[in-house]
Amino acid sequence: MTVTRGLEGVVATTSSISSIIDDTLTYVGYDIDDLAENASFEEVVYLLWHRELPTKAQLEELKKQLAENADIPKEIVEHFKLYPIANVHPMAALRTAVSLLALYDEEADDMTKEANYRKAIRLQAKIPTIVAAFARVRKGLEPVAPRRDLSFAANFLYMLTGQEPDAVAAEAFDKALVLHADHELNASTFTARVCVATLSDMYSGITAAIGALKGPLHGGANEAVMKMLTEIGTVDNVEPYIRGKLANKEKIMGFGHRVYRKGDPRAKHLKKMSEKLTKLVGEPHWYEMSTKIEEIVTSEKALPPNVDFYSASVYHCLGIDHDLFTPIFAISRTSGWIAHILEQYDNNRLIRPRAEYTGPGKRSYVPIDERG
Ligand SMILES: CC(=O)SCCNC(=O)CCNC(=O)[C@H](O)C(C)(C)COP(=O)(O)OP(=O)(O)OC[C@H]1O[C@@H](n2cnc3c(N)ncnc32)[C@H](O)[C@@H]1OP(=O)(O)O
Ligand SMILES: O=C([O-])CC(=O)C(=O)O
Repeated sequence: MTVTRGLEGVVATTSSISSIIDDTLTYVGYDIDDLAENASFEEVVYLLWHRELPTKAQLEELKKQLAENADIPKEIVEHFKLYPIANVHPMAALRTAVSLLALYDEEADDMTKEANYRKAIRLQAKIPTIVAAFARVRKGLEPVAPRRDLSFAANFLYMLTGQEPDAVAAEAFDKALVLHADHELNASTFTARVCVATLSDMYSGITAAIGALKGPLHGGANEAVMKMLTEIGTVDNVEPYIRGKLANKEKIMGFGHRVYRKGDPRAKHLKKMSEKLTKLVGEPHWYEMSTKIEEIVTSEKALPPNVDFYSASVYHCLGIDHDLFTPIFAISRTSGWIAHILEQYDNNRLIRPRAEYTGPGKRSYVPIDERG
């Protein structure tokens, strides 16, 4: 048996959703640079689910469906109040809430194409409402009901704060959502596909994916980056802090990637946004610290920043709590997870690799009284 640790380089499926070739990322053939500059998140959701950009009418219909399905059962909010919410990570709460959501969907186990599409809409629409409600309930605030007249991005910021965001914030957040929407067979998407390839339901697939995204080697890195920036504190402290970590063979969060070699094409967009927003909110040191870290890590380790590095300071400037950074990633990536789940259902085969056994050789059972 040949073991490929971490399945590096293993091609496990075909997919017509997104591709990474020579460090270029495309969604259904459209370069991420093009989409980041021009497309709204709702257009990207349509693109990922239908493999074509929407017409005006198709886009309006999708927006309407998302807006109409954004309310969540009151039991989800009541559930937040049953546990010590102040000590619970929002990704753990989101994972549980999405699982709970399935219990309020009569179509949860209906595997028809039509029901799966309706569930896709419900999940994409309700996940932001869950995240925003959790963020408010833990501060002793009432959830803010979703607004149907706002864009997907603006509505999330509105539900979080109770204030309609200004155009700069709404546009920046929308662009961040576009940049995080899909990424070929990353760990959480693979998890979703493994789960639903048993012909389990969409809620199970998304719940599993949220669990995989939570880890700091994947989506959890954006929160870890902000923790690092906060610990470093000043531009002068970057050099000793980063060199110390590298000398101890510790990883620098937000750097490196399993697939990209020259660099993550999403990072430059977030870097530009970080430069602009940190200046705008009068906290340019986050950007200055980040670029200094980038200089050192690229020169010492030849590791470029990934999508999680500059997104941290971007979200911080939008006034978002640091432990909500990964749930925000989940809000966007739900669109990609759903596209992959639907693609898996359309051409399914159980995903079941092998393991090379390395335990003891064959042994005989020893009765408990005779064991030393
Ligand atoms: C949305 C996303 O998921 S993007 C990724 C988010 N994750 C992070 O930012 C966490 C930090 N980065 C990492 O841990 C890794 O680069 C990963 C998990 C992204 C990719 O991991 P892999 O492809 O398995 O690479 P692996 O962890 O084996 O690293 C290869 C070598 O580069 C080093 N390396 C990789 N990333 C880093 C890093 N961020 N800082 C320092 N060294 C690193 C490793 O220590 C290892 O060195 P060695 O060969 O001397 O032992
Ligand atoms: O593709 C990966 O391994 C991780 C990543 O960048 C993503 O999920 O956006």
